[in-house]
Amino acid sequence: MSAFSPTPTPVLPGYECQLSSDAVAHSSQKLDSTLLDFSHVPPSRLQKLPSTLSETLAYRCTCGFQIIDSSQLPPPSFPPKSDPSSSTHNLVYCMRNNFTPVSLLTDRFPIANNLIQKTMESLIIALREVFKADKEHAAVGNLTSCKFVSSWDEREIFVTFSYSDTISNSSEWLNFFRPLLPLHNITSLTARFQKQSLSLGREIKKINDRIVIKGTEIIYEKPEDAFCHPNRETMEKALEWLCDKIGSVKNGRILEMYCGSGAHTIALARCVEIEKILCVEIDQRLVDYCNSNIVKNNVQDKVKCVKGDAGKISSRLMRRRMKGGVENSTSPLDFVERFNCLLVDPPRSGLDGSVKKLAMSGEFEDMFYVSCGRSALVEDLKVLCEVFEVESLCVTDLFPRTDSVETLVHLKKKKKE
Ligand SMILES: C[S@@+](CC[C@H](N)C(=O)[O-])C[C@H]1O[C@@H](n2cnc3c(N)ncnc32)[C@H](O)[C@@H]1O
Repeated sequence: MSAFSPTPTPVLPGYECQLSSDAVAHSSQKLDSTLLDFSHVPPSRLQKLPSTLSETLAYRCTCGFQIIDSSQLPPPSFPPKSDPSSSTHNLVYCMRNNFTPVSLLTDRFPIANNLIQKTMESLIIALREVFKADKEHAAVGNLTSCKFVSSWDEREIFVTFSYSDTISNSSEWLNFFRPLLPLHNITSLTARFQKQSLSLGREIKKINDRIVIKGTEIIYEKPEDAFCHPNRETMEKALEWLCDKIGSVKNGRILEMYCGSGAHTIALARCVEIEKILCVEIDQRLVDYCNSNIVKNNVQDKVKCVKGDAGKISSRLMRRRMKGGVENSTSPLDFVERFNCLLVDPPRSGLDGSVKKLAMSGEFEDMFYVSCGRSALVEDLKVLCEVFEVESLCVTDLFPRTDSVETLVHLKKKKKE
């Protein structure tokens, strides 16, 4: 246990639903409120998957905190007056709330997954000890914040500490942290300062991960510092929903836009009977990881990933279709002659205009839209529903205890009157 005794009620700065509130009701209510945006859809086509109580805790795979000397914090948040063991100077985890750092009042952020919680606690205890002895020690002098990223399966954890100034005594930093890696099972530990870094553990910041979807184990490699789904349970729910629905598409020839490192792509190729997937991603690093995941999961006969801007690729595809195809083409765009299904998981801002035009070109009988951007989805659907109708729509709790929702939509091309 920590030598420092926190108060019994941790705070969740910036979260709408605190630990003392009814998180299950909060989850259900926010999903109901999201469904109000789709009141034009027949209720039988709407579904909500609210979080259970356990799903509202210990779910986040990525977390960042400031690390602050408690004596620098504005009263009365810290140190708790009722806690006789707390000294004036103590390193504590904080998060910003309206630009003000707020102590978590705990060494284990209850929303972070269990591996992150355990690592947070071990490291802050070690840091406090050295801070007590020497505030200028390389490990704690100028230390401002830290970031934890864990794999979904909670077997690997990457920790990054940020410092506001150069670490001049790098051997002191390395000697302090080196024994902590094997002791606490930390995969990789990095210090960042002034555009430089020091690192221990795995050199390539690649997370090895796996999830089980419908009894099939899928393995993933992903970069530690790029977008990846932060909530394993919501991710699994979304993947199972997608696999069920896309499984109902006959001879699925799927064009997937915004594929990242292939979180959806690989699960679909492994778990669903489909013919082909061509997936598109703008970030070369994610394309490389996606290609590696395609090979690792042995789905290279069905899946190809290309680097490109979803909007530009959509325009190119439409031009090709107008020309009637390109003879003897080796372009990945001609990987399948015609697609019948479009899958998109765009950034919060929604779909590029050209992607919408392509979606509405008539090529796709089915379209699947994964959205974390509530208002962009509503706007995009207004346009898409000129050609499609909502076959089913499911809302899931992306970040329990916050207002974030992930919406999954299956659109079907309207039948000609
Ligand atoms: C919400 S993430 C979805 C990633 C992936 N489906 C997953 O679940 O891991 C959106 C992805 O779109 C990519 N992206 C953003 N703008 C893009 C564009 N114009 N063209 C293609 N990809 C883009 C981002 O790099 C990111 O990987």
